[in-house]
Amino acid sequence: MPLCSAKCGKKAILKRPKTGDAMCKECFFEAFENEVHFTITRAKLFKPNATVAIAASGGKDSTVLAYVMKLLNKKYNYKLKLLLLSIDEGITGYRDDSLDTVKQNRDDYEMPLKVMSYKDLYGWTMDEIVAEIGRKNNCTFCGVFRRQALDRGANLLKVDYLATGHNADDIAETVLMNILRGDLARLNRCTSIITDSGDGIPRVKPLKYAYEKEIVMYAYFRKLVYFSTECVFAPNAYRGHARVLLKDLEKIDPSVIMNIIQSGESIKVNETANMPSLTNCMRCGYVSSQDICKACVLLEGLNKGLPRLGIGKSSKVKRILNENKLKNNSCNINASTCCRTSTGDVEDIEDKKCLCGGSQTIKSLPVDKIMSDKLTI
Ligand SMILES: Nc1ncnc2c1ncn2[C@@H]1O[C@H](COP(=O)(O)OP(=O)(O)OP(=O)(O)O)[C@@H](O)[C@H]1O
Repeated sequence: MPLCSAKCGKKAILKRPKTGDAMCKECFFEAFENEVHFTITRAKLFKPNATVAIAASGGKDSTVLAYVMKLLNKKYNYKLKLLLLSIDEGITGYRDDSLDTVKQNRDDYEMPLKVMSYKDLYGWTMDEIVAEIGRKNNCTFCGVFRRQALDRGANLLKVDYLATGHNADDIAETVLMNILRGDLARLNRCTSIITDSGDGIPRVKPLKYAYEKEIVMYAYFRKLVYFSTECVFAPNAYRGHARVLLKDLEKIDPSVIMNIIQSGESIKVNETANMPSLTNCMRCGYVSSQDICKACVLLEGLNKGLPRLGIGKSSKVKRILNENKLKNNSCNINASTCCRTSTGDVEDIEDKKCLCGGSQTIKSLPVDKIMSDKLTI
């Protein structure tokens, strides 16, 4: 190995995947951390004294995010209060094990941890959902519920920001996917480093420009404890294609990842394109591009034995809901179970109309129920 390209005089022990530079371990750490710091300061990601929930899955990205955020917060005196927020999707042999890793992170990094589960929020674990719907489309349920569960957690914790471990590869893959699908609305916002979740708590991505290979390398050389097993259920097939394509292109030239992100950032979507406007779901109050958000529609389908409701086009959903409304003008599921946990967790029990259009009312999960699972440190 040659000498470290940072000219520290030490021998290089690695080649940076992003730049190809030969480096020693310490100079690599410094370069990686400085780049994340630069990303944070250039985008003015956080206001001083803010509280930040780090969405922690126990995987490499969120583990590195928690570690680096703690380090930079101290080094540059960001004055942030950092805590961890984990969603337990209820996947045996996967999330239960990765949550043990998050608990280890909680102890190692001395950050409070809040865990919220699909079972408490929606009445279903992913194991139960897969038993109901099979392995096809289960990622749709998981992704939609997780996005909302993180928003609910951030609200509950009254944080100022929610930081996720999305890295440069994730963002480049998403750009590719949105181009391949012709999804202009998503293409327009998928490269944003700050996104508005509609509830006033911005979602931020401090690792937006960090390459996945560098994150793995950083975790390895820093000896960070993280969980590396793939989800036991079927992977998201479409994203898988984009991922394979990106990895192949990266082998030819690593700069393609940054190039794709920069292209995504520069694309200006034609104003005449059909862009959905964001509103609040009539049912749960969370942000949605439809009157009823995807999480509520999917949950309705599960609770009413129509698990394919919400998979596919929204016009199809409307048609099925209308047919269902005509067939039974009242909901055939009893009030305590019908749509039982799909409403906001910030309100106490409140009567709302069921999506079936019938006279049945639904009850939201009392905030005390969720709050009873206190922050642990
Ligand atoms: N169960 C969860 N609880 C909390 N946050 C999560 C959870 N799953 C995903 N996230 C957040 O969303 C980000 C992107 O999730 P994704 O499923 O793409 O995982 P990933 O790329 O494998 O990341 P990681 O290595 O952190 O698991 C994660 O880095 C994390 O911040």
